Amino acid sequence: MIHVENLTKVYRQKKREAGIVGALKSLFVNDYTSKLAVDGVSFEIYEGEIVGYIGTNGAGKSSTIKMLIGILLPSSGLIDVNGYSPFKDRKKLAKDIGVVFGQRSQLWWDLPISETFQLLADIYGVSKEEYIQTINELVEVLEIKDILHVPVRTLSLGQRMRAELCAALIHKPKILLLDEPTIGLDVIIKKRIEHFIIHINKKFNTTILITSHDLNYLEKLCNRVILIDHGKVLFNGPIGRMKETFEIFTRVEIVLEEATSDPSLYNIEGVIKINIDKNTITFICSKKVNTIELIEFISKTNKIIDIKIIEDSLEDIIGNVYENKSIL
Ligand SMILES: Nc1ncnc2c1ncn2[C@@H]1O[C@H](COP(=O)(O)OP(=O)(O)OP(=O)(O)O)[C@@H](O)[C@H]1O
Repeated sequence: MIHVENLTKVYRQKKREAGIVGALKSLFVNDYTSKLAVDGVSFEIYEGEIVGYIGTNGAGKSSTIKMLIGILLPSSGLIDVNGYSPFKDRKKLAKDIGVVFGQRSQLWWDLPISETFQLLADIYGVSKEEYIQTINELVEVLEIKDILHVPVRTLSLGQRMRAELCAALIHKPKILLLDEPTIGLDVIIKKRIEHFIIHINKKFNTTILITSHDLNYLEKLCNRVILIDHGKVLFNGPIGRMKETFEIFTRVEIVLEEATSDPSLYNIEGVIKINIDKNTITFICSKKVNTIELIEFISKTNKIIDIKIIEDSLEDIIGNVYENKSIL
């Protein structure tokens, strides 16, 4: 459904010195800087898959999405989206693709969302019967009935994001591209959006590519993740395998009723680092450590009053990759 081969994007920007003199100078001097944002990326996405495109800030996710929908011209490489070359066939491809950018809106700010939906249906040439059927279902699953007649500018972020999803799906696209769709949303709305994405995928077999740096969120949603950093693919496969492949550490923070200086705490296999600060012990554990057994071991000789278990974030994982130089 989506085939990407050796895709690169180099941004060129005119060098500009600070101040008005700098701005004037730049009008006459053709001096450019180049930024390699996407660096030889190749991947395949099959029909009906939900794939996570993950990476930290500036990794090259949005640049890839923009090239997939044809609003950004690749510097080199090949893209095929449902048989189309996105930049060349942008208008034809628009019928097959729905897009949501978490940071940008495609809704008309001063119009009630129902009017935006109607306008989009007209643009895409959706028949009246089809529109009524699709909108009724989307409105119900997204729970946006109460806000249909409210202008977009008065909606909360969670309400707006659900409206954005509805707008992206009015023409029943085969492919849905979601660029950071849950940024800034609370846990409840994120959960609702998660259920919605799964529902759409199951019911219509929609192929979904979702960019994010929230690994935990994608874990339940995606069959597969593609991890990019500095524009290059570091991993392509199931999240479970990614966690086995990369060094992922867990931080276990245990608060005891009383301070301890028990020497046996320093000899637990798989504990990479330990820090004891009065009655708080922090363990940095490798995959070898069973955290339940670790907690049981501590509780044999101490009274535990609080426990926190935190797994490495995507930023930490990528940091570990570079530290261990185990780039695949
Ligand atoms: N129009 C542009 N001109 C010059 N550089 C750009 C432009 N757009 C993006 N970049 C640079 O290209 C790199 C990749 O940016 P991109 O937006 O694709 O990353 P991202 O993974 O989507 O990041 P984020 O999660 O922060 O949105 C970054 O270093 C960014 O500064």
